[in-house]
Amino acid sequence: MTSELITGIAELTTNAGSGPGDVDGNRITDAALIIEEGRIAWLGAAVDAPDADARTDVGGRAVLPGWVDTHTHLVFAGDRSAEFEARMAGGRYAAGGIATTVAATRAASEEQLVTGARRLRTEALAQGTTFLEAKTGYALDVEGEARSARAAAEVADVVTFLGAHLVPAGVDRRDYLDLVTGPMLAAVAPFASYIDAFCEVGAFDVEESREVLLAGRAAGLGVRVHGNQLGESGGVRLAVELEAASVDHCNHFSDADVDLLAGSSTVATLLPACDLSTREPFPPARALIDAGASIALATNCNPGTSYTTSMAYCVATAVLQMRLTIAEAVWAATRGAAVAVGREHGVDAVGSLRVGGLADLQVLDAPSVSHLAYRPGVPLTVGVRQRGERVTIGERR
Ligand SMILES: N=CN[C@@H](CCC(=O)O)C(=O)O
Ligand SMILES: [Zn+2]
Repeated sequence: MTSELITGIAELTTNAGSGPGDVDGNRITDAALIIEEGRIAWLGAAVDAPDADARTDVGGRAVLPGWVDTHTHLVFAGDRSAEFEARMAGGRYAAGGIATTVAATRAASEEQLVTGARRLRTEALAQGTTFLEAKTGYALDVEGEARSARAAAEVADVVTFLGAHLVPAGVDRRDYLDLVTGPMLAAVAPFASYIDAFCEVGAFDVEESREVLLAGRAAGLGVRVHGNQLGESGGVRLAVELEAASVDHCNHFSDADVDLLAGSSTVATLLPACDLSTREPFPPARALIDAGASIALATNCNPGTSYTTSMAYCVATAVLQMRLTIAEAVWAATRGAAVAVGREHGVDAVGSLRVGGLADLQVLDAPSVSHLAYRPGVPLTVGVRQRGERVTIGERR
């Protein structure tokens, strides 16, 4: 058993405290930590550090938990840059664009889907994302969704079944709902932990979404919802009613929706990169936090609305545009996100650094996490450890 002492940590963000405002519980300055067998064996003030078999000096940099990205659609084929270009010239995003990706995904082999998803997973990992969720939802037939779920399970830590993404062209709505809640669910469930539905005009209404989500729950899956992205779709209310783990997007909100979420166990997962790419209004993040709701930040990496794997970009945008504090944004992208996938506590908890916990962490080429928003767009993550294993060289560039 080899132990490694990491020294030279100017600021260690553990996010092991009681909330983003718990500075003393979340942060140690002039810190050190010891990794052993993929886990944190010790952490604390550098002056108190015990000896270890090996030593790595990160040279006065900040260390924080790896990002926890709880909303991606990594399994797809094709490109939607023309649609993006048209949108930037004044068009509006609509759910129907999904059909373009469905056609390309159906035409791809499973190997091609795995290769594409792995490329994005690798890209995300190199930028500090040590835990990632991925959804199906771009095949929309039984064999294709099962293929997508297998591909997602190859590259992601958690898989979500999103058969209810769009009713495919030429298929009767009722027939499709029967397929999603019957044979498609049966084929995908062995690879998935969650079910999701796109509850939106142009996709599925509240009744249809409820039917799909309840079928998933009966099959043993947790519930997630794409809600209130393009209008007040009722997705937030449905998510709270079903005690969903998370309702994602949340761009169009009433005050009642804020109160509902604040009084629930459902996490509001905000997707700032998607909001910029679709030019939807940002969610009322401050109002949600001030009302006591739990929030998470995620990339929503997909070819239609948010083609980025950068959690750092989401954190910077959440601070600069959505008025989160640095501590709130970093928390929402790590420990807050862990809540949204049921991984906040326990031996395999993610999103925080604690003795005995997983050594999933990143090193910034900066003395503090405030640089994530202070120096937006700069690739600050120079070192990543996943389960203690070195992903990139982070020490002294
Ligand atoms: N909104 C629904 N699904 C994806 C986008 C799908 C697409 O346009 O390809 C999203 O989360 O934004
Ligand atoms: Zn999505």
